[in-house]
Amino acid sequence: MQVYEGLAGIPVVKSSISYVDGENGILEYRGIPIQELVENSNFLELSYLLIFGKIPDENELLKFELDIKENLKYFERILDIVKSLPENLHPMKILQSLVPVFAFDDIDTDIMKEENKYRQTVRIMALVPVVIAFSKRLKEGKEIVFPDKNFYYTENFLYMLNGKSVEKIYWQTLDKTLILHAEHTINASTFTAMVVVSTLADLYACVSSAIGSLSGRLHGGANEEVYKMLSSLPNDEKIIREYIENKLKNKDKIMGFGHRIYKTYDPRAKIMKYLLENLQKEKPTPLLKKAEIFEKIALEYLEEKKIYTNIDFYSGVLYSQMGIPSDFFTTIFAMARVPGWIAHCIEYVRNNKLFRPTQVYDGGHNIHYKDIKSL
Ligand SMILES: CC(=O)SCCNC(=O)CCNC(=O)[C@H](O)C(C)(C)COP(=O)(O)OP(=O)(O)OC[C@H]1O[C@@H](n2cnc3c(N)ncnc32)[C@H](O)[C@@H]1OP(=O)(O)O
Ligand SMILES: O=C([O-])CC(=O)C(=O)O
Repeated sequence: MQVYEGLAGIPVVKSSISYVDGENGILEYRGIPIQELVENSNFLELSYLLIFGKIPDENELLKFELDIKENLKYFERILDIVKSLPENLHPMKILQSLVPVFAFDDIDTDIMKEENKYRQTVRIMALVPVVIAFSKRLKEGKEIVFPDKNFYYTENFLYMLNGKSVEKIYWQTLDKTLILHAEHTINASTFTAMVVVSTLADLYACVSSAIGSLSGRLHGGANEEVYKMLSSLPNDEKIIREYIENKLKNKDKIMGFGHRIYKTYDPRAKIMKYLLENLQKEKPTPLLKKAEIFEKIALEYLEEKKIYTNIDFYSGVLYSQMGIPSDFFTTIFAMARVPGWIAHCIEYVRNNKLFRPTQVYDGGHNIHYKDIKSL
């Protein structure tokens, strides 16, 4: 019997949420090209589109935003729990631990009820940014800044994170990066969420599990690794080339390159770089120059194997430009992917079938038990 390693190329679901053409570098959410969405939409509208399958009208969008804001009232409970966690816990672990707690006094979390899906959705969307911001402020020993309902979603997040309101270009750029990260068909973390929902667990359990899956360095965790790698290297072409050659000689993966689906340049990496260059006009950083040198050399070796730059390569450089510490990069990816995870869970559970693949057993049989004392 054949084994499909990593389920590569195996369709497990029919979905109308997003479409990727990996040969031609095309990505669409609900049929709309990613470039158009980044240019014209915003993260909340986009989240609605992913989850409910249509662009909201003004009233629908307003209600969605207000329902999210309403859930900010739980911030004090979040703060107490974040404070009780070990100080040096990685921010992804804090986030993963906190999401199931968002259920608070939700007695009925039955995922088959429409009202529960909605309540869980708006609560998770409201509280994920709060956990990230509070964790960062506590880690830095800085005063906690409470959410302000007068701000738009991403603006409020950067306000809580930085302790002061930020210029429009920063929160708008962040908002666009959230759109870029929001959804990507059946990637590892989305599949994780779908496996969990297929047991009819609630969205808190699904999103928490997905965060664990995203944290790995082959997936969302790559953005932090890219930053560490670039920071550890000098701005010297010869040394960067040696580093890349050594990695390839040792059969190590170069972080921020390669993708299961894209066999061409990730269209999101192009937009991410464009956003970064745009931000550079305000505040230049030598890290971008180094990243460009690194990318050029890495592609000299990788391109012939159809391995290209992925979304995680430039995202960390951009987030560091916004003053976000590298151990928080993947939490921002998680915050962005929440609507994608939820959209897939809601879509899947509609025609639910428990995920339960099989295996090819290659162990022994009739091996008799030996008491430990007889060994
Ligand atoms: C949001 C995201 O999750 S995007 C991905 C983020 N992850 C990273 O950037 C980590 C680095 N990249 C990788 O590890 C891989 O490209 C993955 C895991 C993303 C996808 O990989 P897969 O589709 O499973 O391919 P696999 O790992 O089997 O690699 C196939 C071949 O390409 C090589 N390869 C793939 N990616 C890389 C890389 N980044 N650096 C060097 N070689 C690579 C492998 O060594 C392998 O070579 P071989 O056939 O000679 O043994
Ligand atoms: O699709 C994948 O395999 C990885 C992913 O989540 C992305 O690229 O956004």
